Amino acid sequence: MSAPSRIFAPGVLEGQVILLSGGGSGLGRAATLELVALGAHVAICGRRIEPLEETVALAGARCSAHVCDIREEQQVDALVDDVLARYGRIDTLVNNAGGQFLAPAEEITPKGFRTVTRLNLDGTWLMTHAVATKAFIPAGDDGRPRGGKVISTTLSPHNGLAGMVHSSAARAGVENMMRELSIEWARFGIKLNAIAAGQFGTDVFMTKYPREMVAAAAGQVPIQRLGRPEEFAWLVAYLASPGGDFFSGSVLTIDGARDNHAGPWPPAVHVDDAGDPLRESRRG
Ligand SMILES: CCC/C=C/C(=O)SCCNC(=O)CCNC(=O)[C@H](O)C(C)(C)COP(=O)([O-])OP(=O)([O-])OC[C@H]1O[C@@H](n2cnc3c(N)ncnc32)[C@H](O)[C@@H]1OP(=O)([O-])[O-]
Ligand SMILES: NC(=O)C1=CN([C@@H]2O[C@H](COP(=O)(O)OP(=O)(O)OC[C@H]3O[C@@H](n4cnc5c(N)ncnc54)[C@H](OP(=O)(O)O)[C@@H]3O)[C@@H](O)[C@H]2O)C=CC1
Repeated sequence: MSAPSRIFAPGVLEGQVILLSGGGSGLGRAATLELVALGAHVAICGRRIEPLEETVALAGARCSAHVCDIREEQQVDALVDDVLARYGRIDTLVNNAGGQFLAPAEEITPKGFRTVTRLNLDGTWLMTHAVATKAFIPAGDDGRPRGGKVISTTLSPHNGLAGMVHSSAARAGVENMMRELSIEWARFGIKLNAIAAGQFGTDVFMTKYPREMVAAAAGQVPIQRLGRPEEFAWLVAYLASPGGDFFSGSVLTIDGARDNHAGPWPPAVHVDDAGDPLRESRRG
């Protein structure tokens, strides 16, 4: 059973059905545990069943595991049909599955570029389109579109992701997809937002990338630490809750200020002999 939330009232998501991709690890698992603790039913998907089942074991009976590769249209259709058959509705879609590899742009092959854009951009589109057309746009008991929420995770692409041109392009595409659809699908009561995440100390982040890069990561964040998975989970829960009802078309950056400046302030080239930030002397 999920531990009670440290932030939100228990039951704030009671009755909600949430579909979340990539729930078998890292940020997706943390979000699943928080959403279940708040009363939601959460269907999680990923390519491998084992990590999904581990999350279910931690979350309890209100969580279910579904194998699905979000890049495959037929698998995505079958997933959304399964979740609707099981729970009867979907209130919120969390697009969290994603990722990339680190490589100099000139070394990335067409296949490598397509692999990453297909996962992050096409996969997010397939999931969003399937949930919208099958669960959000069809009429409910009152004869009006049911509506719903879409929350899409990106790795903040706002200043360019050096060494990740494929992901940089795909994540910017996801953010603009959310903005665009927030206009077109407002008439169906669908609200869409993106969470632009900075760097979080998940198992995969700590182990997948070159050791030097990981070791330097916290030092590149102005507040001098990595994000904690529960901090991401709380933002997802807030957006899914009534507190998030007037957010649509927004990109919420959660990164300890890394988008604004890579490193502590002041940097070594910006200090005087005493180590204080440089300042301009007053004129006259
Ligand atoms: C860092 C900032 C903060 C943290 C952010 C995070 O997101 S943390 C969380 C991060 N979490 C994740 O990223 C989790 C999800 N990520 C993944 O599943 C993989 O990283 C994936 C996105 C590559 C997809 O995997 P897949 O099984 O679908 O694909 P595949 O393996 O079969 O490769 C297909 C093609 O891609 C190419 N290529 C691949 N690797 C390299 C490379 N190192 N070098 C060069 N090229 C590479 C190559 O062309 C290859 O074809 P080939 O040459 O073999 O014919
Ligand atoms: N950790 C960080 O610092 C940051 C992470 N992010 C992003 O947040 C998300 C979660 O990151 P994190 O938890 O660290 O990473 P993980 O690698 O732990 O999580 C990625 C999840 O997505 C699933 N997944 C990958 N490919 C597919 C696919 N084709 N279809 C379905 N599911 C898939 C994986 O499961 P499986 O392999 O079984 O399919 C896995 O559970 C990712 O999009 C990541 O890029 C963004 C900013 C920073």
